[in-house]
Amino acid sequence: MQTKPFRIGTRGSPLALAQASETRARLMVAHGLPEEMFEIVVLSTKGDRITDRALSEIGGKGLFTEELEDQLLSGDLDFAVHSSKDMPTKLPEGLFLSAFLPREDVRDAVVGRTAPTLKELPHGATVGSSSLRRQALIRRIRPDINVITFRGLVDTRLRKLADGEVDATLLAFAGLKRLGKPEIPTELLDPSDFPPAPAQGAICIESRIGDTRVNDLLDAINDRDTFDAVSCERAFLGALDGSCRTPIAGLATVEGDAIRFAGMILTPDGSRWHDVEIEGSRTEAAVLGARAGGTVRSAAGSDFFDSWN
Ligand SMILES: NCc1[nH]cc(CCC(=O)O)c1CC(=O)O
Repeated sequence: MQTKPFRIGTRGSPLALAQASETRARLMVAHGLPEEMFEIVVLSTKGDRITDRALSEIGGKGLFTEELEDQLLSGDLDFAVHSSKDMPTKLPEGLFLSAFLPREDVRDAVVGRTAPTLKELPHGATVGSSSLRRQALIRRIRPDINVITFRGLVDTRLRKLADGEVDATLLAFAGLKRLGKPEIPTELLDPSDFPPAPAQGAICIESRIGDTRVNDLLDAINDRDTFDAVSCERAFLGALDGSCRTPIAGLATVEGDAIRFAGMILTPDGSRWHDVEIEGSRTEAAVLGARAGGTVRSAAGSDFFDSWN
């Protein structure tokens, strides 16, 4: 019987801490263990330290995970809790995504100051978002809107909004709910015309391949539906090799034994896009996602990607 606490790695942002606490709470219930059996270890990552530039400019994915992964590999941590959306499609050798918690609401939320909805914002309004996908999707619907890069913690963004720097901002509804702010959105965007990022709203746990003591512990809180849906979405992203400069959206939903996936790639100005819908058995979740990626890639042609890379 193990008596040393499990060491849970996380970033220190309020959202990351909420996600680590939720994971610990689920493990305590699933295994009837006391809180002292889980030590939450907070690490600062490059992504946390560099806040004045868009992530795609400073190297994109991996910026929020590197420090945590180094400590997983060295054995200083037993597992790490992440927003799946922030995870690179390729993980360091020896690590894997061992479990997913039940997914939160996948939708993007508008927080509007001068109007509640994207459609009602004044002509030429300014919207803050540093996500290439949100920027492109906003421009697709409202080419007149001026989208500006807007990074930082949720509270920082909401303060900038209140200060009048922008007319509106977009955030993941999942994050707002986890931070105890479900009342903040003025509009929730329908995934059929404003599709979320692959893996949005899903918390994942990363651990060492072959560490059966830890992986058996985590298996008890794994949500199969979320696991399959996010595997499909990440395979779509992987097939497009997410050069971080391409706006990519994708959402899979599981119904019984079936999985349905809808994905989209766009030009950053939102003037052109390609979408795909695919359905199949959930046992093939990753294969379907990769196939959907191949479909939009060939439909778009290489000049679609070359036009801004
Ligand atoms: N890149 C930041 C990030 N990573 C995960 C979330 C939200 C929570 C989630 O999607 O699980 C956010 C903030 C946002 O997009 O508003």
